[in-house]
This record gives sequence, C-alpha cells and structure tokens, in this order.
Amino acid sequence: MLKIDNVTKRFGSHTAVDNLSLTIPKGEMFGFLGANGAGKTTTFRMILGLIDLTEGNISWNDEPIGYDTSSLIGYLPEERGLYPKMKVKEQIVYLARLRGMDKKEAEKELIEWLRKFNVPEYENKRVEELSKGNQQKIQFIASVIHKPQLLILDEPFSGLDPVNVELLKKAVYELKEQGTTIVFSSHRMEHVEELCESLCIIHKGSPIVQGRLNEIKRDFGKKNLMIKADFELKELEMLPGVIKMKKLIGGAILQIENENVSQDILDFLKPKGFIRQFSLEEPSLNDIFIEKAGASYE
Ligand SMILES: Nc1ncnc2c1ncn2[C@@H]1O[C@H](COP(=O)(O)OP(=O)(O)OP(=O)(O)O)[C@@H](O)[C@H]1O
Repeated sequence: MLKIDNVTKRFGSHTAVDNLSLTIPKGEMFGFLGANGAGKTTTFRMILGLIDLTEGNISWNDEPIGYDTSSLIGYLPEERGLYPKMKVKEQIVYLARLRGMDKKEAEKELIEWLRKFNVPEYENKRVEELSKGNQQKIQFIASVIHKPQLLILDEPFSGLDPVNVELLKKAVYELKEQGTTIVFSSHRMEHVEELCESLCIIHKGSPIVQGRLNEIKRDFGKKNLMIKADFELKELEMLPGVIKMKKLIGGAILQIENENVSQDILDFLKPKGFIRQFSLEEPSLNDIFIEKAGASYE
C-alpha cells in the first residue's frame, strides 16, 4: 500500500503540492490527474525520493520509501531519458543491474519484452536509430524490467500511435493482474476511464475529486443525453434542467441536471417528428474533469 500523508512541497514561496493525502491499495491501478502544472510530476518525484518533501510523509507498506528503495519502484518519467548512442540491450541491462538484477536474468526479460512489443530486432540497435514511439516502448521496458512492486507512469501513452497505445495498455493491464500497484498520470481521460478503478484529480496541488470512478460519476449527478432526430433541436437549449448543449451533425448532446429531466425532454420532442436516437448516458470523466478542474481538454 502506498500512503501519501499530508504532503506539501514548496518551491520558494510557490506551493506545488498542498497537504495531499492519498492511500493506494496494493494491486490497484490508480489515475492521478490534473491540469498542466497541478503538481503531478512533483508528487511522483517525491515518491521516488528525487526531491525532498517540505512537509508530510510517504510510505510503502508502512516503511519509508524513496531513493534507497528504488528497486521496489519502476518509473516512466514524462521527459524520456535514454542514452541515444547506447544499444538497447546494453542500456536496459545496465539500468536493470542498477536495480539489483542479474545480467543473465535482465537479458532474458528484455528478449521477452521485445517480443511482446513486436520488436525483437531492436535488441542490438542504438536508441537514436528508433522512432520516438519505439524509444518510448524501450523506456517502458526500462521501468518494468526489474519487476517493481510499485510502478509510476507519467503520461505513458503520449506520442504513441493507436496500435502501440493498445500494446502498452495490454502490458500495463497484465502487470496489474500480476499484482503490481500502478499509479499513472494522463491527460487522456478515456485511457483513465478504461484502466483505473480509482483516481484523484488535483488542482493547484490539492485534491478536488478523489475516489472510485463509478462513485465519482454517480456523485457528479449530471447526465448526458444523446439525441438524434430529423428536425431542429435548437429549442432544447432553453428547457429547464438543460445545463448545456453541444450540437452534432443530425443531433445534439445535452448535459442535464438529473435523469428526470430526460423524461420532460422526451415529452417535448415526441410531437415534433421522428427521433432516431435518445439515450441517457453517464457523464464522461472528461466532463467531470472540465467542470472540476476548469480546464479545457477538448
Ligand atoms: N524545480 C522546480 N522549481 C520551481 N518550481 C517548480 C519546480 N518543479 C515544479 N515546479 C512548479 O510546481 C508546479 C507543479 O509542477 P508539476 O511539474 O508537478 O506539474 P504537473 O501536474 O506534472 O504538470 P504537467 O501536466 O504540465 O506535466 C508548477 O507550477 C511548476 O512550475
């Protein structure tokens, strides 16, 4: 279990993380979200012991965690940092040995991972010869090769094409199934919705939404109503209970105050013509994020 207890980090007079408390159970996949500059990377660096805490405490299974316990942790930093001139094998084995792994075991694991990522031929290539997305796969391997108990992934899917996103998601999911505790940040809400059971949204260093995804959605209350019809829907914007409306080709998506409003809208629409689609949907994490963190993630 990862426990972040009343943690604050100040850089001079600027508070980057403000009295943050989080408990992440073993084996959980946890989404750590926030707008640019919210304090995510700073929190990750404190967990890793790369920077000191101003106040508070961070522990793993009730023991202090940090630089000395780095073999427990795997970290994929947001700014990728492999040595461009070094060959993939030399580099991964070197990094694995720094985390206490034996050379033979590291080589065996590397071959396995390269095969899983459909790039067995990269073993003896220099990093600079690989595309950016493929370098990222190698950096991911560097963060997991030593089988960490806690894996921290800062924007793991950025810069990857859709096929590689799926490949990486599958790998992350398998690690979770094997019992790895995974904390990841992403600006792509659909990835978080797909992978995480629990999450926290931080804003200016403090949590503003925290808990299990399904409960967060339920507590948000508002719903989305998807309508497709063969007539103009403009008037809906003015109906009571409609918070906002986004026009689509041949339809609209409405945010409504609660599900009862949908019945009134249906009654209003029925006499007007043919309705092709009328469906009540859960709010997306994107909707919740935009409202709570006040940032545009379109
Ligand atoms: N070494 C530093 N010195 C001074 N200020 C810093 C330092 N590192 C981070 N900050 C500040 O702390 C705040 C939080 O930054 P952080 O990098 O943790 O944000 P983030 O949530 O990871 O953002 P992003 O999504 O853009 O990566 C920002 O205001 C940033 O400018």
